[in-house]
Amino acid sequence: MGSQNEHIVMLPFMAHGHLIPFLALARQIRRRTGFTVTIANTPFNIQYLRSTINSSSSPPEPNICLVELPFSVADYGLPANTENSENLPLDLIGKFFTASTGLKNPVHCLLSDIVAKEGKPPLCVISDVFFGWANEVAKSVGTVNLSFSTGGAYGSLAYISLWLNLPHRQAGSDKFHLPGFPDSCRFHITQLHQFLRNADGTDLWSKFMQPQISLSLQSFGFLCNTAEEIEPLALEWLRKYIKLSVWTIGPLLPPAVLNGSSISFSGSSISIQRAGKQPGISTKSCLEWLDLHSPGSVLYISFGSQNSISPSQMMELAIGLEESSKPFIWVIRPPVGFDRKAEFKAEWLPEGFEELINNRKKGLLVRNWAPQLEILSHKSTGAFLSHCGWNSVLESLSQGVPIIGWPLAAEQAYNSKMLAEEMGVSVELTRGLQSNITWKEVKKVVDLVIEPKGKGNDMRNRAMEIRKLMRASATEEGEEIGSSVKALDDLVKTLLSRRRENKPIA
Ligand SMILES: O=c1ccn([C@@H]2O[C@H](COP(=O)(O)OP(=O)(O)O[C@H]3O[C@H](CO)[C@@H](O)[C@H](O)[C@H]3O)[C@@H](O)[C@H]2O)c(=O)[nH]1
Repeated sequence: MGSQNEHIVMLPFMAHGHLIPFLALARQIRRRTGFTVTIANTPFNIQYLRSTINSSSSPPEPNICLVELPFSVADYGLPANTENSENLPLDLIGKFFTASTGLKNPVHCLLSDIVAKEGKPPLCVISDVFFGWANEVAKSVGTVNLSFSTGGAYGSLAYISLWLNLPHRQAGSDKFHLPGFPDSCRFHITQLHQFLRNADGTDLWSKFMQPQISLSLQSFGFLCNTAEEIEPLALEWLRKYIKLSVWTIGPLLPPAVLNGSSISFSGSSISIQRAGKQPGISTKSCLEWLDLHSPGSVLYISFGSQNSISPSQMMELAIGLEESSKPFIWVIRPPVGFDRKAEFKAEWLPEGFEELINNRKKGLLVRNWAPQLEILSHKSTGAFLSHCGWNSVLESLSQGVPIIGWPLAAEQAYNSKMLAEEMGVSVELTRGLQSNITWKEVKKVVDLVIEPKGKGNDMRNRAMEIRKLMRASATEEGEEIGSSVKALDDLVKTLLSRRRENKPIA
């Protein structure tokens, strides 16, 4: 479509949960338009993207340009090897977000170089919703910025509105109304991460979030990793609240995942690898273990790329899993309060736990990182105990796998609320790090959801319906082009006609 020599520059936030959908969008734009796409980021994250592209490109795909921006964590008082939020202790995350504004000047240099070399500015910049500063930089070289939320519509709206309004500060009770949502919808204080709960407009977090989100909302438009069909109401509320054109270009997942061809193991990885780290287990052994179990019987447990639970919660979860009759795969990390990169210690689990589950082929513990997409698309996987990070949500639903929610941070609690209340594909087990979850509750919910009848079955049927909608929205060929593919085509058309109407930059 359109002119082949256009260039789009993309600026993801430095976290796996953001880099992964940005890369998927870059691939989608390349496939659909043939434009040059550049992803710019700090050296560590660019290396990660490079290794991901190299390990998963089968068959090889057209190039995506990767540009390293100069960025030194030491300049911001951050320890070495902390260019990605994954490696940071909780108390440094706020500082890390603030440090990300240091990318503004290097991005300005990059865009100016492109203008000098190509004789025109890039068609647009697509920047993370946390990079509101990108608006001004894009304008300064004569192009527009689109703000990309890697979350869904409901979660993004809740997150944006909470930071901009801090409604819980004025609420007389633990329940409160959130601007942008219907009057009947109430949020609860326990759905707010401690950073947000403590925010009052003067703290480090508010000082970063409020201006960056406000600036993002002055962009040319807003991109959301969702589809019209799966979040129709939330999209209506989002559009009304942010008063920007919203293009729904999701679900951003590998085509093999959406067309079902990933179900059998082909030898090449469809899951994203983690920078500089070996996965905790080979994909092959994981899938062989799943082959031992009957269809829909296995629970998969993972808290995403950067979250973990507390030591006491980890114990209760382990006992609950052992007591439940269902087999499980658990991606296990040091609990909160311990070095994220520490070797796993047996004492974090009940005595003899690992041997017991190994002997009975009852469970598989995977250290740090698992081939999530392959696990979710295996027929034995029956439910996903998840922190409700949006990528995990989309990956699970794209395979018709219902969710047991345990939201921990960011917008995860709003995703969890929407999945349970609006979509009917999930039940929330607990939320946050403070909850006193008991093994009995774990066992009860796991058994309920994996069960092939009753509520578990209803959730599975709903998840299968969502899977169908997601797949339809992403259909790229044939008569019925999906809504998300149409949205991307429409975005490109809009940008090209804006370019034609404007005088070229002298
Ligand atoms: O063992 C693992 C763990 C994770 N993943 C992948 O890593 C990604 C994790 O993304 P997500 O589920 O969204 O979780 P986070 O990494 O926590 O994502 C951050 O970014 C998301 C998108 O903005 C937000 O929804 C979350 O709240 C925020 O924490 C997914 O693609 C997973 O498939 C693996 O492949 N193997």
